[in-house]
Amino acid sequence: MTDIAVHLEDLTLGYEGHAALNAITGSVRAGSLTAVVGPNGSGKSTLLKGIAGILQPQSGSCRTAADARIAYLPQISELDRSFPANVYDLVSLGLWQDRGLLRRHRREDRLRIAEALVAVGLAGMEKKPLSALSGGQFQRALFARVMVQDASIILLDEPFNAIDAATVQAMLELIKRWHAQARTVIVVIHDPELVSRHFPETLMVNGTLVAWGETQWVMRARQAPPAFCQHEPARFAAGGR
Ligand SMILES: Nc1ncnc2c1ncn2[C@@H]1O[C@H](COP(=O)(O)OP(=O)(O)OP(=O)(O)O)[C@@H](O)[C@H]1O
Repeated sequence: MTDIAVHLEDLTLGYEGHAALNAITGSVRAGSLTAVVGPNGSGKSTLLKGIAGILQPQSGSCRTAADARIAYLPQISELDRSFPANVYDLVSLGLWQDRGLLRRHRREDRLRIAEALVAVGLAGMEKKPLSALSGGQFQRALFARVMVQDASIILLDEPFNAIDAATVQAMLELIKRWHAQARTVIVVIHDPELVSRHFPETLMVNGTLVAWGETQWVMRARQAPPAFCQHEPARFAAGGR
């Protein structure tokens, strides 16, 4: 698994006995930046939950390296912002794997949180309650939490939904920074233009795998008749994705 971050083997995921995503096989290269695309209800969020380990396979398997650290950011709409916490509290949750939830933070922890807040443009807003943040500010705080987690695999579910253009740009920069740091980043995203411009690899689903490969290839394959090859042929032949 050294050059593979996530391997899916005939993976089927779903809810209460119903499959939402069927029989997916393939690998995500370590250090790659992948967009997950598909229509509403096609199983994109389900796939991320499966990789995050929140949803157990109905059949098949999803494997990550034993020492992988996974950061998972659900859709913002799934999160409760009325929770009585401030920005600092939220970002510091990123430390729980290292420090537990109730430990006092050390100086280096406070520094890590402060650096993350600067990186997302929220320096000075530590004490602001979550309920007082705009959608964009809340998303920035969530990205800061991901930074603090220092994960090798980062899963983001529709991070650009309902946020302002400046925040989209700032979050894209962070994603590119994580990619440059050789982290594996997988992002559910709807906007095809953002996918084409910023994501080298794309995984397209619609209840099952539709196409998986270099983004330009997947975008062309999308136009092809339904019986096209699911994996980009050159890469597949060269030993998998
Ligand atoms: N908790 C759940 N319980 C039962 N069914 C669910 C649950 N979550 C999702 N589903 C169903 O699983 C299928 C895939 O949903 P999923 O949220 O993965 O799609 P998606 O591609 O992320 O959609 P969207 O783009 O609208 O967010 C849908 O039919 C959905 O109704």
